[in-house]
Amino acid sequence: MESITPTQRVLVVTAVEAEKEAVLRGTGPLTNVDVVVVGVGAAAAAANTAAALSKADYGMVVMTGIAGGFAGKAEIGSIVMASEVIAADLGAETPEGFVSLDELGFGSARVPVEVGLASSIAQQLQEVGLPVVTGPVLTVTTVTGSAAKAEELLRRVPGAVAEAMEGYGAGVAAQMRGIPFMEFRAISNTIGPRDRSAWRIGSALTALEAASSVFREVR
Ligand SMILES: O=C(O)c1cccc(C(=O)CC[C@H]2O[C@@H](n3cnc4c(=O)[nH]cnc43)[C@H](O)[C@@H]2O)c1
Repeated sequence: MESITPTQRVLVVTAVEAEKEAVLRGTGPLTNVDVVVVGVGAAAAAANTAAALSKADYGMVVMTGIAGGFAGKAEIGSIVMASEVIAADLGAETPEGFVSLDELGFGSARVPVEVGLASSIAQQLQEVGLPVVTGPVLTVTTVTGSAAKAEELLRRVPGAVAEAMEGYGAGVAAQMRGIPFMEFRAISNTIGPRDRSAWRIGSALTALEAASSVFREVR
């Protein structure tokens, strides 16, 4: 099984304090894991993850928190494990449609994840009874609020399972230091027509807490 060596510290980043608290309830006290709030949005996540990485010698960065799940792919209360993290709105609109940063030739809107460790952790979560879906997790600047936009995102990234707002930023900060990265999220809402009253943040934070117990196994 993939693992992190005992000398490696793990940096876990969340967007907001409530997510950090859920993670800490799940992990219990650990000496080799730091959980840091990096803010909402990819820019804050990138800057604050980079700052945290400058303070200690980390062997892994894990982005986590809540997310929107694509209908029929990731249900509320389930866990999504990123197979890849993609900044889905980083590019240019053209009369012919969206052109990604990669296609424009200005770098990459995709951050690879530590696939072996991600699949090993997904398997552990399934073994303790948590519903886990693995696939591309999108990073967006704007929370999707219509069925049309959700469909458009799925056309850009077929197979995407969820969207959130920070993964790409944290991932780029890790990548720039050559540190392995992964993202997992607990689903709080279904992506589509905006209905804030349908968000189940409490259920997602409970799932996030349960999933975070996996860090007890991180050695
Ligand atoms: O309701 C709003 O207007 C609103 C606008 C921006 C942010 C929020 C949040 O509650 C923070 C979202 C927070 O959680 C992640 N998240 C959860 N669900 C989604 C989603 O469907 N699409 C994008 N991000 C989502 C995100 O990573 C933020 O950190 C509310």
